[in-house]
Amino acid sequence: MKKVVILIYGALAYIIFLVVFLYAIGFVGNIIVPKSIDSGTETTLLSSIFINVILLSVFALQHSIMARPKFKESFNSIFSQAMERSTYILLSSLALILIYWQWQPITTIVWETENTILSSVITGIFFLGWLIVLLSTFMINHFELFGLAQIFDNLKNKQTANPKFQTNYLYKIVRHPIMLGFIIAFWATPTMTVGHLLFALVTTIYIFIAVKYLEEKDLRKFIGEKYETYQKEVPMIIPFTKNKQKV
Ligand SMILES: C[S@@+](CC[C@H](N)C(=O)[O-])C[C@H]1O[C@@H](n2cnc3c(N)ncnc32)[C@H](O)[C@@H]1O
Repeated sequence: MKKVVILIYGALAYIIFLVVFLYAIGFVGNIIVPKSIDSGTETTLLSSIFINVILLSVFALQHSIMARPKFKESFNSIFSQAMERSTYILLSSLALILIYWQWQPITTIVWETENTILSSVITGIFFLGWLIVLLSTFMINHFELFGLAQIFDNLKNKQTANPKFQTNYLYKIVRHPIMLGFIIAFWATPTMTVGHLLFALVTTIYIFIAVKYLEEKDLRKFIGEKYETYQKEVPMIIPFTKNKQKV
């Protein structure tokens, strides 16, 4: 019975996450969704910046704290380990919903292209960024990353194996293609407003800090020398910034 409840919990968390993830494309790209990064009533500049930075910090804190091995250990000592990743994506989704809901638009334009071809190319790059994110999750293990493998293995009384250390496909070009995809999607816009720029800047700074000082620290600890070699040979986020050698 408990395993079925965990299965339903994980499946629901995954569905919510998928919807929230799709909404993110509309939110950042100002397409289809009712509330996007540049829509809504504008208030004063300072209070908008303050609220938006707080919203992004809530997401960053939730993400960073819950991804730490120590937090996972504590979680697993209280709840079923099979629920850990589902809980992570569920709370990430809630933090994102809070951003969508409370985001304060600042619509002063920083850059804008009136050339329709250039605008289409930039929009194409925006979608390419999201595609890179999605494809990269499959290159690690999409189903483990989003908790589905854990809830199904739990049903079969099996322990889910950690994803294999991936150095192929996009992971041959950069060590963090998912983050590269997000950065591309956040910056590639034909019309950049001050609000969108704030979003892109804060998230990019957060990504670099989280990857360098948190995620890679854990990866070096768990994978060891192989990860250190990988770090020497493959650039972190910006492609082609290292001399290419075989890993
Ligand atoms: C949301 S994913 C982001 C992965 C990576 N930072 C990226 O941008 O593509 C985070 C999980 O991926 C795992 N991970 C990071 N690099 C990996 C690799 N090269 N192979 C397998 N797992 C990896 C981390 O241990 C972490 O559990």
